[in-house]
Amino acid sequence: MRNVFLIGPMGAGKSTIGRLLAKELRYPFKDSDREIEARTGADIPWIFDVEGETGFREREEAMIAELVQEQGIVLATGGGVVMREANRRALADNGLVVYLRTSVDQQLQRTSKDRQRPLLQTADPETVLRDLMARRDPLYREIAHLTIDTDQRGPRVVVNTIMAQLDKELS
Ligand SMILES: Nc1ncnc2c1ncn2[C@@H]1O[C@H](COP(=O)(O)OP(=O)(O)O)[C@@H](O)[C@H]1O
Ligand SMILES: O=C(O)C1=C[C@@H](OP(=O)(O)O)[C@@H](O)[C@H](O)C1
Ligand SMILES: [Mg+2]
Repeated sequence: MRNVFLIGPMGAGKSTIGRLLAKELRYPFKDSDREIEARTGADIPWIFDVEGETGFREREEAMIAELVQEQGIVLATGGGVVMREANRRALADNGLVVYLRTSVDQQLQRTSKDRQRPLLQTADPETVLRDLMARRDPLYREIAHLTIDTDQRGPRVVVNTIMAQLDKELS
């Protein structure tokens, strides 16, 4: 069974849609951030605080290398997973990669109340998100097998759109 890997920026809905999609497909759902937290015994803000972003990226790369060995899972990745080439290769070679696209305006709305994203705990999250998008969007596109725009679609509709495309891809 083929894996389905969700990529895209913070607030694109990878974690939310991944859970719903997994139910629909009857695949186990994994969220790489939650797996990293379980393995570390600490949450993402703590890891950034104590080990820095580089420490987090090391843990993330090790976790992705492990998770792509699974068969038939839905995996929600973290928004920065594409920054490392090893991760891009691991995802592209071991499953169907779905890029959930969204605008910076939507990202801001969807992430504003959540304190769990260390990169956005700044006075000017909009500038951070625009800068990350400029650097990461080409990398998301590079490995995506499917791209779905999530700005005008609620989570349920995004799932249905992915399911319709998956039927084509997996048949
Ligand atoms: N398509 C969507 N439309 C509206 N809100 C959404 C959509 N997808 C996710 N959300 C909301 O945005 C927030 C961030 O979603 P999340 O799944 O954590 O994103 P990610 O894992 O990509 O960072 C959550 O509150 C979620 O309910
Ligand atoms: O974009 C990023 O670099 C990050 C995104 C987060 O995941 P979500 O995309 O699920 O918010 C999480 O991995 C960490 O805070 C770093
Ligand atoms: Mg997430």
